[in-house]
Amino acid sequence: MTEEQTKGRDGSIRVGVLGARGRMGAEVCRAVDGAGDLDLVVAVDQGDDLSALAAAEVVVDFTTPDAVMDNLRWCVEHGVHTVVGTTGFTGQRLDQVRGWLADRPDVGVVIAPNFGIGAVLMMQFAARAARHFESVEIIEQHHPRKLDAPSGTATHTARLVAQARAEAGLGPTPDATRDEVPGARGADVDGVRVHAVRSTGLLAHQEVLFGTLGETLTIRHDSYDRVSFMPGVLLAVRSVRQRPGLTIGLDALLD
Ligand SMILES: NC(=O)C1=CN([C@@H]2O[C@H](COP(=O)(O)OP(=O)(O)OC[C@H]3O[C@@H](n4cnc5c(N)ncnc54)[C@H](O)[C@@H]3O)[C@@H](O)[C@H]2O)C=CC1
Ligand SMILES: O=C(O)C1=N[C@H](C(=O)O)C[C@H](O)C1
Repeated sequence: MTEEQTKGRDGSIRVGVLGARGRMGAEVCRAVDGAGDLDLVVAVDQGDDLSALAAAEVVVDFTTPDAVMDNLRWCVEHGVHTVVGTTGFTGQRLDQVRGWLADRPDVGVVIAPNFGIGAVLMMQFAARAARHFESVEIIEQHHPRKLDAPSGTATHTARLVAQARAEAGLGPTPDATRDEVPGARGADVDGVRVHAVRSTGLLAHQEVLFGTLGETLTIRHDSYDRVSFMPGVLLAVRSVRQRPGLTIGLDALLD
């Protein structure tokens, strides 16, 4: 494909959105529409034919953990760069994506559990703090229509914190409690307790609570509106064509 063919009619990047009728997908459609250098050429939701996505150079997926793998596989196999915000990416799923990309080394995929710039920094700060505290717990809070728990952000944070603790030689967090009711101590993600709160009035919030002798440190991030994710999504859309292979998280794009 020539440079001219990879651009939209007015020289902009041709963008497709998967999950376009959803809360995030609709917000992404508005953001792409409002960006002078991007051209929204196709909007697809459940039941629509994926082949329409061939019109796009970059597809953005905000669907569901059940749907995302089939969508992503289609995009990679058809040479479409993809930006994924949908959650549910286990290590096994990421390995599958790497396998598809091995057959299409020209394609870029960015998968980020959270596109909020503040949330990315919150995760970085948590990873940095982790080695200094013997205790750590994560409390994520979301709107009640969220399908998955714990959130992708909380799971990713727990993995980063667990990795930093392991590198620092820290053992398990101290905890003598016996669960009187199953689940009372939250979920265990790589040895880090994660608590998921769902309530009307919330959107997307997370606290990482660290503790050591005589002090605690709380790192908190709040998304009050889905527009908070849009600068990160647009950054990924503009960057993904120059990043063949798999990029996890926004960190590398912000550096
Ligand atoms: N990475 C990030 O910064 C963020 C990630 N998310 C994640 O994005 C995902 C979507 O969240 P919401 O927009 O709140 O959900 P939603 O339920 O409002 O939207 C999902 C949309 O996907 C559609 N869909 C389902 N299966 C499909 C398929 N096979 N093909 C095409 N479309 C399909 C649904 O009909 C719906 O319109 C969730 O996994 C959520 O956790 C949400 C906010 C920010
Ligand atoms: O479903 C949501 O709303 C969100 N999902 C992502 C997650 O699971 O971490 C990102 C953000 O928390 C909003």
